[in-house]
Parts: sequence; C-alpha cells; structure tokens
Amino acid sequence: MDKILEIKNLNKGFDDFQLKNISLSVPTGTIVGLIGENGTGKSTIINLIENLLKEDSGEIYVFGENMRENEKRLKQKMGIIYDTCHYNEKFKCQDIENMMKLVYDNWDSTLYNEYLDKFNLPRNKRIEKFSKGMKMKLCFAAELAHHPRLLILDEATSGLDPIIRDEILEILQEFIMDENNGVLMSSHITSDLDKIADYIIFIHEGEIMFTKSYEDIHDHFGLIHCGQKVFEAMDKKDILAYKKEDFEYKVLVEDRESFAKIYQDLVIDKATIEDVMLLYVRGTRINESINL
Ligand SMILES: Nc1ncnc2c1ncn2[C@@H]1O[C@H](COP(=O)(O)OP(=O)(O)OP(=O)(O)O)[C@@H](O)[C@H]1O
Repeated sequence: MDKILEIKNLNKGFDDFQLKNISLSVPTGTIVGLIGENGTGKSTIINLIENLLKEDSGEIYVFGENMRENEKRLKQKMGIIYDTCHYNEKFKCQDIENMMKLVYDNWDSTLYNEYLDKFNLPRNKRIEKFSKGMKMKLCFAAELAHHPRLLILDEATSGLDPIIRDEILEILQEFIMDENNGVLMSSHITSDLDKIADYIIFIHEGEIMFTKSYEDIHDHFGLIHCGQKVFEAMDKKDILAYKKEDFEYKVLVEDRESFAKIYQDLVIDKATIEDVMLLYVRGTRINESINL
C-alpha cells in the first residue's frame, strides 16, 4: 500500500517540551487518528508537516516527495483544517472562492457550491455572522473544493455538535473512498475515531506510545470491571494496565480471547480507544514489556 504521508524520526524541542523521534505514516485510502492528552505534541506534529515550525531533525514525505524541497507543489494537493476558521471574518462565501481559486490550480467552483448547498451555508452573510459550526463547515467546503489528496485535521471536529460531527465524519469516509486519498486527524473525541479511523497513533509526552489498527484494538483489547479480590487474584502478567476507582478496578487486557480462557467467570467488554488511552495514561501500566 502506498504511503500518502510518511514521517521519519522527527524531533522538535521547545524550552519545556520535546517531540521525540516521531515516525508515522498515512497509507492511501485510510484515516489515521492521532490521540493523546492536551499538550502531548499532536499540533506540533501537524505544524511541522505544514512547515509552520522547523524540525530539529527528521524527514517528512508527502506522496513520496520531500515536503521541505517541494512544499509549494505538494501543498496544492493538501487540505488542512484547524479547530477554528482562519478566514477573514468580513468575507462572504464568494470572497473565499475568489481567494482560493487564485491559490489552488485545481479549484472546483461547482464542488464548492455543492458543499455550500449541502451545508446550508448562506451566500449573503459575512463569516462574522456564522456560528462556529457554520464556520467549520465553510472550512471543509473550501479545503475539499480544491481536490486535495491528503487532508489534515487538527481538532477540526471539536466544538461541533454531534449532528454536524456526524455529517463531517461521513464526508471524510466519502473522501477516502477514493483510494488515492488519505486523512490524518487529531481528535480528543475518541468516539469519532472509533467510528472512522483505520489506524490509531497514541502520543504521550511527545512520544509515540503505540500505533495500532482500529481493528486490532476493537477485535482484541478488553476491559474488565471487577472488585479488589478478583483483581488481586489475577496474574499480573496477563494484564496491560489497571486503574483503581472508588468501587471497582478497571483492567485493560491486550487479548480478550486468551484472557477469557484463563478467567472463565469474568465478563470482558470490548475496550474502546478511550478506555485504552485512559488506562494507559491515568492507570498503572503493569506490563511494559508488552509492545502496545
Ligand atoms: N511555538 C511553540 N513554542 C514553544 N512551545 C510550544 C510551541 N508550540 C507548542 N509548544 C509546546 O509544545 C507542547 C505540545 O503542544 P501541542 O500544541 O503540540 O500539544 P497538543 O497535543 O496538540 O495539545 P492539545 O490537545 O491541547 O491541542 C506544549 O507544551 C506546548 O506548550
């Protein structure tokens, strides 16, 4: 499978933060979700891809070409959407079009207008009169209308209501139906990633903790709720992490099936991405040797 984006050994240091040796890729036809707590380095990675920050070391390839050497050309095929809309607030939809068609060779006026209709965005209002959701939809319309192949979203769905988020997730799924396209999206809303991500990259304190296919998490990881006695009886080599809560223990296991064979009386739920993230970050990690 071709890689639409590939990052190799990326490092970037600030006074009090270090992004360490990040290597990741977005295969074509996939959505890759970047998850992690606040301040863990997700936006820094995206800003480095966009060349808004200069890396200390490492390489970034888009469509197999070096991003730093071919930025202007490669950006023609990239769309980026942040958590807020950066267009001039005095603009109307037509002004955005007038600006974008000067920037992008592949600007598609018909497609842009189709999105404006689909999203019910008024042509006669200035952006300053748009709601947050309308502004974000406008960003999606404008970024999709130049036919990007790589879409990068930095918390672009946060702050949107579930109905708009669902519409946007559908658009992303349509977008990757074209096997030439790919999406890298950072999101706090792990339930969105549960719905659409093919791969999950978990960043913690500037480092990649794991890269897993969504299927792998969904098909194998398990979550057990149990009392202290049951927890104490568990062989700790069988579990990944646990968290003691007021009235129960939450236990994360990497392989539900094998665990169920040993602990036949326990109910084992499927672990969501949020369960994995919470237990890994806020719980106690037992088995560091297991390579998540
Ligand atoms: N330009 C900068 N100068 C100095 N420090 C920075 C700069 N950009 C980011 N940082 C620091 O890098 C760290 C990671 O920030 P970053 O915005 O990448 O995190 P994030 O994972 O995207 O967080 P959030 O989910 O809150 O958006 C933070 O400690 C932040 O203060």
